[in-house]
Amino acid sequence: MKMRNPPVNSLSLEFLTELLISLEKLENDKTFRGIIITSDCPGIFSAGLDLLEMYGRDPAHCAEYWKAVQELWLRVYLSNLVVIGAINGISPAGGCLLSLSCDYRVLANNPKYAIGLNETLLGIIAPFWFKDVLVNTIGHRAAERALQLGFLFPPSDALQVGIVDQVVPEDQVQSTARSVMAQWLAIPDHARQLTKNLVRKPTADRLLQQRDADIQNFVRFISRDSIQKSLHVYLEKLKQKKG
Ligand SMILES: CC/C=C\C/C=C\C/C=C\C=C\CC(=O)SCCNC(=O)CCNC(=O)[C@H](O)C(C)(C)COP(=O)(O)OP(=O)(O)OC[C@H]1O[C@@H](n2cnc3c(N)ncnc32)[C@H](O)[C@@H]1OP(=O)(O)O
Repeated sequence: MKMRNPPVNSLSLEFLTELLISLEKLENDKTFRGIIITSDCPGIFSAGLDLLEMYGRDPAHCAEYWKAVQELWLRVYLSNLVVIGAINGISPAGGCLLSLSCDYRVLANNPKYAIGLNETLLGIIAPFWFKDVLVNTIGHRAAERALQLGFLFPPSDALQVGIVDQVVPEDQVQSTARSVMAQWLAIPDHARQLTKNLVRKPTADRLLQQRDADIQNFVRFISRDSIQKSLHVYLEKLKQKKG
């Protein structure tokens, strides 16, 4: 699955909906046993959640958006398919969550391709289920530092901390992802799927048990004047970077 939402594969409501529909189709087609998620935007896996879906929007829109974010996460995280991330670009925040929700992550070795949950740098906080997935992946202490400081790990650090499973030369990302897929597909589906569910269900259940409350918390938080100001400042910084 090649993500194509130029210029930066931001996860807008429309794009999330497209991804959800595509994933659902693949899940329902029994001829598919695995997917490789990668990007069609040069140098960018995904810029994460679309800030324009959260900035200057009314509460109803923010609630609809957050529901779609939750939905995509649950679908990828709990997918019965083998999901491999072929991460061929930078992957901050929501882009990192998407990567972390894969069963295996292969990152291209380019110092620009940083990955991490950088929410604090935007003046916002990573929701508890983003945090849970990071803690599950790199452990409590590393996650505590990474989350507070908004670390974006370059490939060598990403491998060392375990946020990705493999770092390979850029031209080998897709072929490596395909070899990894072959290894995973050698396992009988039912055994692998039940095991995946056993490991991941408790984390997903934490959100499933409080989805509506999570949406309300998000809407309250994102609608605060101080948070809207932080988003404004961050968006202006992105604009000014262009010069
Ligand atoms: C109580 C608590 C309850 C709940 C929890 C509360 C809150 C949680 C809320 C939110 C969680 C959010 C998670 C996220 O994912 S936030 C998004 C984080 N993403 C980033 O920080 C990345 C920002 N982008 C960049 O750093 C760069 O754009 C880049 C490195 C990805 C690419 O750089 P380039 O130089 O190639 O391109 P640019 O010129 O910077 O960008 C082109 C174009 O795209 C716009 N853009 C970039 N990123 C985003 C984005 N994430 N959303 C929307 N738009 C984006 C950028 O502004 C440019 O637009 P213009 O061409 O200037 O119009």
